[in-house]
Amino acid sequence: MTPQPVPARPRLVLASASPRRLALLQQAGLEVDALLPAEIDETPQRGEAPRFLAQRLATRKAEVANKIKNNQPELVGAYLIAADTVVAVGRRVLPKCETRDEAEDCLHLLSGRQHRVYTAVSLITPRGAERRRLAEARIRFKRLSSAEIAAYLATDEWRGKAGGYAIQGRAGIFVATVVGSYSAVVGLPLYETYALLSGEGFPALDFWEP
Ligand SMILES: Cc1cn([C@H]2C[C@H](O)[C@@H](COP(=O)(O)OP(=O)(O)OP(=O)(O)O)O2)c(=O)[nH]c1=O
Repeated sequence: MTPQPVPARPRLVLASASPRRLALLQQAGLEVDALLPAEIDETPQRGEAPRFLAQRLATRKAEVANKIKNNQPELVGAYLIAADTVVAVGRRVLPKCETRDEAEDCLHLLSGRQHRVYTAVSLITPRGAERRRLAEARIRFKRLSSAEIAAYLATDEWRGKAGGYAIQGRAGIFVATVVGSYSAVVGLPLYETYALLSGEGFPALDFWEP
C-alpha cells in the first residue's frame, strides 16, 4: 500500500497584539503561525451601538492585517482571525483604560450593576472572503467598596483592558454572575471562532496533539 501524503497544515494568522487572544487559541489547540497586530483608530462613531462598534473594529483589524499578510509570500493561503472586545453599560461604551482615572471611573460605574461585553471575531478565508460572528456576555459585579477599588487599581491589571478590568485576573472575585461566553469576555469567543474556522474548512481537530 502506498503511504498517504500527510495533508499540509493550513496556516493561521492572528491579527492581534493581545496575549490573551493568543493564549485562548493555544488553549483550544490552535497553533498560530504568525501574529500581525493591526493598529487602527478605535474611536466609536457618534451614536454607534456597542455591538456594531465591536463588529466594525474587528472587521477593520482583519482588513488591515490581511493587507500586510498578502505581502508575505509564506502566508499566502493562510486563515486570518481578528477580534475586538467592547464593554458597555447600556449604550455607553467604556474605554480601553490607559490611565488610573479612567479605570477608577469604570469601576465605579460597574460596581453593583450589570454590564455587557461584546466580542466580535472576523475571519478572512484563504480566498479572501470575510466571515464574522459576535458573542456577548452579561456580567454582574458585586458592589465595590472604596478599599476594593483602590486595591484593584494598585494591581495595574486594568491597564489596556476594555472596561478597566480583567475577569481572568484578580477582578474575578468581583464577578457575581456571567451569562454567555466567558472566553468572549477574555477577548476571543472560542465557540464562535471554532464555528467560523470549521465552517470555512479549517481542520481544527486534525491538529490537536494527543
Ligand atoms: C473585559 C475584559 C477585557 N479584556 C481585554 C481583552 C482585549 O485584549 C482588551 C480589549 O481591547 P481590544 O481593542 O479588543 O484588543 P487589544 O487592543 O487588547 O488587542 P488587539 O486589538 O491587538 O487584538 O481587553 C480582558 O483581558 N479581560 C476582560 O475581562
